[in-house]
Amino acid sequence: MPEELTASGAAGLACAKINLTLHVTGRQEDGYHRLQSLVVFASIADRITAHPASAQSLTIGGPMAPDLIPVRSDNLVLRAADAFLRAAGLDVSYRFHLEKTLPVASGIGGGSADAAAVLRVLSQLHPGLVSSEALEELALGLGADVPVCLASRSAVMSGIGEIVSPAPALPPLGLVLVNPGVSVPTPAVFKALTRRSNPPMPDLPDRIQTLAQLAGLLERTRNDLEAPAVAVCQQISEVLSALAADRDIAFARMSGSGATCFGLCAREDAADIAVRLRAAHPAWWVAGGEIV
Ligand SMILES: C[C@](O)(CO)[C@H](O)COP(=O)(O)OP(=O)(O)OC[C@H]1O[C@@H](n2ccc(N)nc2=O)[C@H](O)[C@@H]1O
Ligand SMILES: Nc1ncnc2c1ncn2[C@@H]1O[C@H](COP(=O)(O)OP(=O)(O)OP(=O)(O)O)[C@@H](O)[C@H]1O
Repeated sequence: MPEELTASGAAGLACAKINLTLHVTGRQEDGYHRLQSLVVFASIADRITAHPASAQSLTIGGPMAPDLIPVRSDNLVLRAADAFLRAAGLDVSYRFHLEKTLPVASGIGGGSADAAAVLRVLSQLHPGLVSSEALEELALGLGADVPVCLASRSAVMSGIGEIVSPAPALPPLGLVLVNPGVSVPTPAVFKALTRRSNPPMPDLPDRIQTLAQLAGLLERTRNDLEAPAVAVCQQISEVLSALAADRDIAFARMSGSGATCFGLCAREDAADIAVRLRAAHPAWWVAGGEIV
């Protein structure tokens, strides 16, 4: 578990969510889209701590903190905490601190992962008060990506995000994440989607043995939000070209609604690839890590 109880509170990791595939197969009457997505989580993460306090509060530090300061009451950390404490019937407060590493509005679900981490941390501090079914419902109420982030393990996501099923067993994988430094709001990308009903994701095997096998399989899948995201943010094409040109990257694609793109590689190559990309593109956010 990524959570740990400390002497006076608890801490948890909020790992980046990567959509290895993202098929948009239809649109519901409420405007939300039906999706099929193979989702994995990266070692690249935000970190949240919670300590009992006389009033609820949130402080934010870390490299991406300026994008979320001044802290607003609708920050997903506070919304998730309020939702959990209300469902648990608890009249207690916490002082939260968020160490923000993941770029905001960037397709790797940073806010969703933060919300899910708060739900996990509070569940661990107050076990048995909110059932796992109720927790999943709270998660969906906070955002379509929050249910998959609650498990924070490789999964196949479907419905509008509420159906989380087991993923194929995957080999050890390294990855680099690259964002051109432009935030891309998810609603704008769905709005720019021209075809709302696209072919489904092919059936996946129970086990994928090697990086090469995974890359071959991903070639037969898509991220249907890539073209509309490029229409909103041209720099995504440059990021994808840079990733595709690296000799040690087996497969590159955009995650979620962008603009962050990922390159899959051997675990031992991720750090060197990140150094190369950072040197060539100093203005980009580049992170190397592995799939957890
Ligand atoms: C694109 C993905 O990142 C793929 O993992 C997610 O589906 C988006 O998840 P999210 O950011 O948690 O999404 P929400 O905060 O629930 O919704 C943001 C906006 O995205 C659009 N949206 C989101 C999810 C979905 N299945 N259909 C949609 O059309 C809606 O316009 C919505 O207003
Ligand atoms: N703790 C938080 N971290 C990041 N964004 C937050 C947070 N709380 C609220 N937000 C808001 O949520 C919105 C989406 O942020 P997030 O970083 O989760 O986007 P994303 O990476 O595109 O997510 P997804 O991949 O789920 O679409 C932003 O507009 C941001 O202002």
